[in-house]
Amino acid sequence: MEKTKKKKDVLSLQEHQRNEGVPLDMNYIKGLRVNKSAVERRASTLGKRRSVKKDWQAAWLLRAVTCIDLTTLAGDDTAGNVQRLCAKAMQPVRQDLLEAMGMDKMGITTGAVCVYHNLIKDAKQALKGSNIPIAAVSTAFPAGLIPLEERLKQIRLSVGAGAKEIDIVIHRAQVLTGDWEGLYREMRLMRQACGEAHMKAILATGELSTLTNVAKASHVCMMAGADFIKTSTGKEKENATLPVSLTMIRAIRDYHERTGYKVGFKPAGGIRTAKQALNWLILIKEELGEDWLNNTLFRFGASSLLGDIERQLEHFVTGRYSASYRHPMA
Ligand SMILES: O=C[C@H](O)COP(=O)(O)O
Repeated sequence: MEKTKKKKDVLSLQEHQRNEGVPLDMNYIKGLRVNKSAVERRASTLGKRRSVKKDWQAAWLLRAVTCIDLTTLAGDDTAGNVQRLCAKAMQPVRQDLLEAMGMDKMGITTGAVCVYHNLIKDAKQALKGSNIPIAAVSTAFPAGLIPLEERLKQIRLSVGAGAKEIDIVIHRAQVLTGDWEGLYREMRLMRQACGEAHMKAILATGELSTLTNVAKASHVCMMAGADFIKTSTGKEKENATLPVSLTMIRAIRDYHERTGYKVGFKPAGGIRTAKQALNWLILIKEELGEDWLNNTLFRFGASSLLGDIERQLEHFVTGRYSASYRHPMA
């Protein structure tokens, strides 16, 4: 590997101005349409037209590692499995593999850990001494069906407990009934409740019915000041897909052209293999460009992706694959 250049690529974080939001532009929202078959056609070319080979692949996979929100969102989460998850976030790739790639001094960690509110304190304890932010799912994740005041209170509690990023869920009904003013109003209040913490708006795209709805919801959330837009909770029947991601990425691009603000993107749910991760990185590079290829503007929400990436890196270094149980997450 050409060490110097690759090292810079993996860890170059871009500073950018936080999205402050803009007034809701209903004419713009009403005029949005997505051509489903064109989007599906474009998405289907990914992974076929272009592939990333050998040491470039290893560099891209290391970059993917730095963009993972290492997640555990299970009903049986305990302090113990969150502690193990945090240990993995701090040392996501085996030391001997990093040494073999000349990357052992780069301080590679995941982008964040993502947990339920109740486990923030355990994550905070376990991550002491690292700069890894804690992302908390607040607002009655995953359905969000509690009164607004309660959701705002949850956000404030999570921020107070030490979460630097808050993954909120939108009310799908507001999208399905075209209540864009209602969605905008709630999102602005949630953004205020986040304060300095970054807000990631989960659209739960598998429940939004059409790509046009996905585009409209993306724009409304960005107009209201979302720092990131995120595809899914991981609990819907349909999670992150490439057509949905392409729709959201193009919304991010259009919003940037209209306002100058760069909003981040987080595909989440069902992303389990290194090959899938590469497809998403290619999509980002081709549609948004290098500025988005770092963890200030791109994250994978994933519970088991890291295990497969580490396995592929082991293959890159040793020429052998090990069993997936040798790369546990937590
Ligand atoms: O936000 C993250 C998702 O809940 C993770 O989903 P996953 O378990 O399918 O990777």
